[in-house]
Amino acid sequence: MDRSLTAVQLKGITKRFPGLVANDSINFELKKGEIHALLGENGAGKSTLMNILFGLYQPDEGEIWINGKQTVIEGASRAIELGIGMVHQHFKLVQPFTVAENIVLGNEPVKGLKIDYKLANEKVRTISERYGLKVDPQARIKDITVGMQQRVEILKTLYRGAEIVIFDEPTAVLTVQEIEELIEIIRNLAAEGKSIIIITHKLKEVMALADSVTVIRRGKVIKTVTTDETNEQQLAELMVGRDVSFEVKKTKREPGEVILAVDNLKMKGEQGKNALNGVSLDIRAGEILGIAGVDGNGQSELIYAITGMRKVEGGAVKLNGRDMTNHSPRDVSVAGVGHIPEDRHKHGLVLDFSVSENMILNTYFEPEFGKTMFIDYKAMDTLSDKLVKEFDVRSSGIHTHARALSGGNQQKAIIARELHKDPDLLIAVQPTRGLDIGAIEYVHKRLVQARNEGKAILLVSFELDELYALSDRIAVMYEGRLMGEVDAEKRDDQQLGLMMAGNKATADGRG
Ligand SMILES: Nc1ncnc2c1ncn2[C@@H]1O[C@H](COP(=O)(O)OP(=O)(O)OP(=O)(O)O)[C@@H](O)[C@H]1O
Repeated sequence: MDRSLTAVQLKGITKRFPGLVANDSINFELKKGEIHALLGENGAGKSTLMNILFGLYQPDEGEIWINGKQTVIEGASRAIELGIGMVHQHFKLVQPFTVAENIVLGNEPVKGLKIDYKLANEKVRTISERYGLKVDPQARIKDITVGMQQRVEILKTLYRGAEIVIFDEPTAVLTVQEIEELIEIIRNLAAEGKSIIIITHKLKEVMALADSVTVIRRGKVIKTVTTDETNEQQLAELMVGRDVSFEVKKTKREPGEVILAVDNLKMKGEQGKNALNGVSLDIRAGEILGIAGVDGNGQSELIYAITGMRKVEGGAVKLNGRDMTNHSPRDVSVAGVGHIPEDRHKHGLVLDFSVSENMILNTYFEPEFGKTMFIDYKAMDTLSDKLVKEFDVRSSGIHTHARALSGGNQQKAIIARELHKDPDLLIAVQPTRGLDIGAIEYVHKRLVQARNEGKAILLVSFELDELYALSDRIAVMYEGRLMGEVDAEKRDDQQLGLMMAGNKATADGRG
């Protein structure tokens, strides 16, 4: 393939939203067959730029050139006609439909007046073999893993003839194994001549996968470099505009009283299987217990049980010695539990409320905000102003709807609110998912600070680096059980991996 050809050229793209310039005269070039990473802090304007390229937003100024021709992309269907495909962060698949049905949706092969499903299955099989994207065309979306669903999204773009494929944070939802497979798939696509843009916050992935990188900061292009001539540290600095430390400073300390005591928790899951099969654990004041495990092994249910979001069939949850089993989420919150949830849209924020209103979602009834029947909006705004500054939540203002914040800034808003509550127990589920490295550094620092101030912290994460950096102890969950613990100070990925695959801790471990 001829890398000197240009697939996409964006010239002077500017996009304004009320109160802010999301893209400020951006120049960007994607060569044919190239893998180009788009890097930038939360809210830097990456998704906005890609939404412009995919026809979802119209730029206020600037030109779009595709394959050497100036073009106006009025909508997604025009983008698809031009050979542009986008794999979104939140998939857009029809759950009860099969893989093949989803892929051909809107473009079904027909025989007479009927859809030719046999041909559809064959076509899907041909494309999936060509790019090493293994899927079962007959399987239903609701029955397959997130990684598989993503493959379906990729196949869908290829089926529609995409030559330019945009990936928006594709690895944020994947397990370690799935990430490796995706990297391979993207490499295959590029080798076949497809041109790829990938938005990601993970510098390791950028270095492993991309040919070049464009760094955006506050809506402006800072620099475009090739991965040969840069490294992770430099990329971090270009992104954030200052030195970033990847190391978390944490000193050993003796934990205090037991804050959370969970005993023999049992909870039914879907399809009659037990999601929790008798989980017991303690967390003391001043310690971080990390939970490792492949997604779907009962981590979510454990959190639902502790926070009262779902009832347990057996066992007990005690907080500071007080029984809180099957209490309501509000009771649990008032009793001193902060929660940074796994799904920020479903459980973390009310997207149609303002940033300010979201800051008091679980404290609006406290005297501070509601001395009378009415909420004291002034007190609410004063607090929000303070938290937004402290946690660097970037938006066009505290009265903006939470929906209009970039993913990372939504996450920072939740973390600000939950830490401000000053809880005895803080539950943090994937607290840095979707955050840029500057923000990760900050959140890690705040979690360790909270631990040092004597809070008990339950951390669920799929990032091994994060678990090792923050936890005092790491417990491994598999099929609704704890397989044992490993010492966070003695990093042993192999031991951890074995336990995550269902093996009990060995004599070295403490299980
Ligand atoms: N529809 C909208 N209305 C108002 N403001 C918006 C809208 N969409 C995005 N913004 C703002 O534009 C800025 C850029 O957002 P964008 O989503 O492009 O950032 P990003 O670089 O993709 O961030 P992240 O890494 O957090 O996903 C943000 O400040 C965001 O709040």
